[in-house]
Amino acid sequence: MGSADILPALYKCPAPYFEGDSSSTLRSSPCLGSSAHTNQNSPRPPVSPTLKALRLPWLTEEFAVPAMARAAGRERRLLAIYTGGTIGMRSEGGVLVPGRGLAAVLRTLHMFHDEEYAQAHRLPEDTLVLPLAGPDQRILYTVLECQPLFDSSDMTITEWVQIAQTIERHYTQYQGFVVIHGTDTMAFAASVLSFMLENLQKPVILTGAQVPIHALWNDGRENLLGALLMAGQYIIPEVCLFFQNQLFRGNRTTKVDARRFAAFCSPNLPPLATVGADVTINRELVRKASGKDRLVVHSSMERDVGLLRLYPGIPASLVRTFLRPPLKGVVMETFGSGNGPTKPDLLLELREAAEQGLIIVNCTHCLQGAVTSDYASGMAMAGAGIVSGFDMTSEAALAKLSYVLGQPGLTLDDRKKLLAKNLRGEMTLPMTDERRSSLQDGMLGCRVAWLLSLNGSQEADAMQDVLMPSLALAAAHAGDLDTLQAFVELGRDLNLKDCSGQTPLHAAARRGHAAVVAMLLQRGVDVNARNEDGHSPLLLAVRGRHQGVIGLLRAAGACLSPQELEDVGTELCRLASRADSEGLRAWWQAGADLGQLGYDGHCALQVAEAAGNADVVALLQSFKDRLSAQPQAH
Ligand SMILES: NC(=O)C[C@H](N)C(=O)O
Repeated sequence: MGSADILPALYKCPAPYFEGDSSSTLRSSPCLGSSAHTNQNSPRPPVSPTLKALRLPWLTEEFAVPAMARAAGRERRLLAIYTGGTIGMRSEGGVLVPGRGLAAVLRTLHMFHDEEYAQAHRLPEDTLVLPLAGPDQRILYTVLECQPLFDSSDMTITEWVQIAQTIERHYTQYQGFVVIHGTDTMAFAASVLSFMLENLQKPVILTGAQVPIHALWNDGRENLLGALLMAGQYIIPEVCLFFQNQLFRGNRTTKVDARRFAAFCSPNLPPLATVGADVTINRELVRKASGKDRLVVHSSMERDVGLLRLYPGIPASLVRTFLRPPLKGVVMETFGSGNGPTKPDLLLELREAAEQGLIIVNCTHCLQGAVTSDYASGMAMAGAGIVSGFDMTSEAALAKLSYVLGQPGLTLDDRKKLLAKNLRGEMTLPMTDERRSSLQDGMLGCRVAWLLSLNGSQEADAMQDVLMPSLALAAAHAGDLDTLQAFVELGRDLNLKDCSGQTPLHAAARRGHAAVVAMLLQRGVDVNARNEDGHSPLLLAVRGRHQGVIGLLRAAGACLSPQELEDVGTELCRLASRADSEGLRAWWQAGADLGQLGYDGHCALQVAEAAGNADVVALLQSFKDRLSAQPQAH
């Protein structure tokens, strides 16, 4: 049983969600400022009247986008588009309904707004500002509240097109966008937006909550704050989804839990970033912005697309009915690695539909894995003119289908080719024989050998200096022991660093390549090297829960720095609340003090006890006992 099941008292939100009927007060207050925060002596600039003309029919007048805030210092400006969802809901007649006035609620929460700064810098009244997030950086944001607000179950392509167009309209004014959305269809929304927004150079991060932000114990605050911080502090040119401390590529996500705070997962791609005591960015996964192309918004999305889940014995007649016009494309959820019944009547229906121009995309209904051509049942379906969706989620496949079918002037063949391409990082294409053999021949090793063979000229030396660190890191990241060995044989120092201060040891530790870590340590690399974020290989191994690697690093004298241990108490409490024994064990193994207190003065053991996580309590207790029995051992 997980933490959400056994923590009703903590996780349930007390009713009513709002104190009093705040919605009506907020609605009548276009400037959002509550009297407590309004400084009568120093009136703040009003919302720019000229900008009210920019709003969509779907957006309320009082939340129309303001003029750019006028303030000193280094500032990042974000637009938060609030579409509804549980995060702002309130209880009405015993059920949750979308709630207005989210900006006004945020204004009252110190973590979301620094009124002193806003007044001192005379920010417009509809501009909120986060407390100082880093040295000398402020994140200013404006909440654009949609009208009406939706439970996301009612969201459709029409609303998502409006969101994309709103982003386009304000694209140059803001450095990033946060879309506050209900969780039920958030994975669909993120997928659709990823295809609609081409050449994105700025982050667009969707977030929401399982419990309203007004509740005492909720996930809305952490999620929204995380999304704002990620969008404000990092250049991530993708449509992402931020939930429970993880930043995912939006079109890789799916909602997997109706109640737990960890509601989303990205089954076939690791998170782009994970937020704990520090932020770990998986840089190699983040897509690169093209740099010169302008944002293109594809608003013409095909609505006549569908999703059909096969099940054992599904009648051919039912499939025929489903595939009838006006349907133009269907995502078919098949068994295992893309298999389906091979009944001739069923295959005939699929073949006929495909011949008549219906596009069928084959996606597995399994959470993880991809469609392959391993089975006869799979091949039979492919023979019926079906396009493989490889490891795409059904949400991404449906969105892609809608996008591809919405593109004007393409032939059926063009559309199928487009579907087979990886357009927005939504799928992992299988290795072609060509790619596979070049990798098997040690592509990386060949490059290194070639590079090292260039010698003599100044130019060659300069090129080696620039490329060597990246190649060594790539080899360590891939666990390519042979290539690293080649470096050693040629007398190269493996203590080199790339432009972000990463060493090969960082790369190998992060990926859990114990053999590479052992080899690097034998070569005497710096076990406590820090990258530019101040992170050591040990911290990266802890985050990845690579116990073998942690053991090797510790044996070689690695230890976590005070900076790395700064917020460890909070991180440990979080792990304890999620019953994450592996995570706790990794910190213990790395030498962290598991008795450290979290931000609210509790330690992990207390959190586990409150949560009733017996296994975690026993684990933490055993660590405590071991520590008191052998104080020197740890
Ligand atoms: N947690 C949520 O946001 C669920 C809600 N029904 C929605 O999707 O709007």
